Amino acid sequence: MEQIEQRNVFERELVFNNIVAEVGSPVFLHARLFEPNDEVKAQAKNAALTLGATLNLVKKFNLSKEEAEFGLSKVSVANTIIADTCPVEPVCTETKYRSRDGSCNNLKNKKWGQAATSYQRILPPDYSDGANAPRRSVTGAPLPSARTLSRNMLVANEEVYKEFTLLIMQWGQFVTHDITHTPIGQVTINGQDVSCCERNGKRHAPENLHPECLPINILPDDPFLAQFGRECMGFVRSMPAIRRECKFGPREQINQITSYIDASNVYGSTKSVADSLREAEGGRLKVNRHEGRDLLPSSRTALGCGPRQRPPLCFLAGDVRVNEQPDLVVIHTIWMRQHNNVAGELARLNPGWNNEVLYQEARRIVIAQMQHITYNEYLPIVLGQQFMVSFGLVPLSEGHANTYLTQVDASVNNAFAAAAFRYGHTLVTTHVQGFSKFGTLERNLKLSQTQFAPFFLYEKNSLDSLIRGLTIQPSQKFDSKFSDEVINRLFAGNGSFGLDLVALNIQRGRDHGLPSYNQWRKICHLPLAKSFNDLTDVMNLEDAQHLSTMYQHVDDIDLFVGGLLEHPKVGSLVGHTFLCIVGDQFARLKLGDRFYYENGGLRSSFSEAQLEQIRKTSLSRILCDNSDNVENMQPLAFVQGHLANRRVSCNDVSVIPKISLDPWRNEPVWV
Ligand code: HEM
Ligand SMILES: [Ca+2]
Repeated sequence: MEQIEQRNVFERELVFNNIVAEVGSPVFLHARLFEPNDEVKAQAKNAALTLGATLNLVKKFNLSKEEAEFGLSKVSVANTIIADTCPVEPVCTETKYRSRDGSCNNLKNKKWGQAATSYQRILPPDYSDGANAPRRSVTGAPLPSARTLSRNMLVANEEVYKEFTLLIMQWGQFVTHDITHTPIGQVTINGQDVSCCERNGKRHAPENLHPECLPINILPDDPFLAQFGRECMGFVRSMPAIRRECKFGPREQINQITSYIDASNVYGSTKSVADSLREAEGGRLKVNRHEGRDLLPSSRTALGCGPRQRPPLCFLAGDVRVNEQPDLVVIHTIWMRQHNNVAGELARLNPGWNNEVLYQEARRIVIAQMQHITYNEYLPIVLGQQFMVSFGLVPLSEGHANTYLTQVDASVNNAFAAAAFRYGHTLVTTHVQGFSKFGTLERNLKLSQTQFAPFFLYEKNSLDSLIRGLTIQPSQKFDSKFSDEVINRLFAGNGSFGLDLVALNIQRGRDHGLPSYNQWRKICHLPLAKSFNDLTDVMNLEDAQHLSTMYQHVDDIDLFVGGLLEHPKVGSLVGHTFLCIVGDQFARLKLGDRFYYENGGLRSSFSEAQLEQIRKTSLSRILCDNSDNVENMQPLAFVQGHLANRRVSCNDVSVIPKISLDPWRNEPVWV
């Protein structure tokens, strides 16, 4: 309590001296993307209290790192004077539809996968003090700066896939925004953004550094940022979470959206967001009808777009990150339209259904379609067919699957969110491209200039142009090369420099206490490397040697760095360790989801006839049907349109099948 009061006094001083993030700066935009919602803000205070108590115990009893990590996590907060900070269990009733916040999916462990709960962990966290402080070298020295690693190991360059379209990147980001969203800390007294560096890029004096800061050092030889006099890159820690079962122990982080693949990015993870996106009739989602086209509702207050009072305005969707870049807005728009099309068709088939039933039934179908695309089209490319088969992830071609396992916790793993699934950042391209219906390049926009500025989507033909871009433009390869736009200019807008996404990823791993790369090798059944040379089983000798010049010890390597340097496994996009972590997560998201679309034998299951229709879903059909007027598309949208995957007319339902909702006529309804 006393510590919290001290922090409040300190924060008042910071605010008084205007030591908060500058509005419109890259750090400000970053903070908009990872802003906590109200429920999380309330919880974070309690989490900070428990973490503070843990740190006090560590200090008072002089606990070792291991004692702090393993001993304290056996002690429950519920038996102490701060017991009332523990969250209450949700009350579950059996329904045909998923809850809004993911609770009650697992009927024994009602909070598994629920929004605003902590991530789960495969490996226990590794904090240098056992509970809160970022990892250090095993020699005791600080780890190398995340920016130095980024600029030395992972170079700015572009190499693209011959076979895959940019959609493979875009689907990854869209899925991310369905399953993980980690809020970062704020100035608790007034919700302003924490500033971790001075506005001129210098480091804060220690007395001005907010406790939630882990600023990234920029060295004087930095090949890009040094010319602007930057010594410091802003980095605010992820908010602490209330630990599972409300125990004392090391810092955990919060997932503020539902872990399940349940289109929470379309519908929202809280009742208030969901309600704000709904129309009062027809089961429909709200649209902004603009010159005859349905666009996402616009907002005067959409996060990151500033307090714009006049059009053009940014967009609203189930996930607040929607305006992060225009191709993401495109995918959100497509799925909002898909929901409304399904709701319209259901209303025609079942004229007696009310608003709520139409909405829930359309939502149920849309979620199934998104799951089908993810498991049928996306994951076979990312994980590879072999992994899909050996882990039972391939969708069946007929009948129900009975794969649900009550003991599988589908909650997102910390290492998946903070490192492994960020693999997608290497697929990001420098330009957002648009193509005309004749296949000629008509838009070529630098990514940083379009972030939080998707306004050209109000122009006629722009949506179609970007859809063609996503299915024509090649994706960058999974490798250690990143676009300059994300490494030097993230959220720069029209300014000359921005943040470094790779450095943020590395620092985030440390913030979350992720154990080092070598520990992940071990849990993923690679031999524990004793020297840097041992790493050559999965990476180039050159990269292994390079690592040895950057890190003092082979046990120091950050998971994000090691994982990115691995050769991709044959037949998949990513290397051994990321495949292990990402594959495990998608296995959980299937096996641990009671509402997974192929599950049979449950009152909430689809009928076989309905499943047969859902299995006809393809991303190309979804794009064709919900574009303004895209005429042609290849049947496999993640794959370039050549040879066996030639573009055909969107009207050609023999090549790009259309689903029929006839099996939903007279569908029994219960809520
Ligand atoms: C233009 C494209 C993208 C941009 C600008 C972008 C930007 C960002 C930023 C700024 C963060 C937070 C970094 C931090 O402070 O820790 C982040 C997190 C993340 N990104 Fe991306 N990203 C993009 C695409 C992708 C793709 C394609 C994937 C996956 C295939 C992906 C997966 C993730 C994941 C898993 C996180 C952690 C999310 C969380 O837990 O909150 N991102 N991204
Ligand atoms: Ca979700």
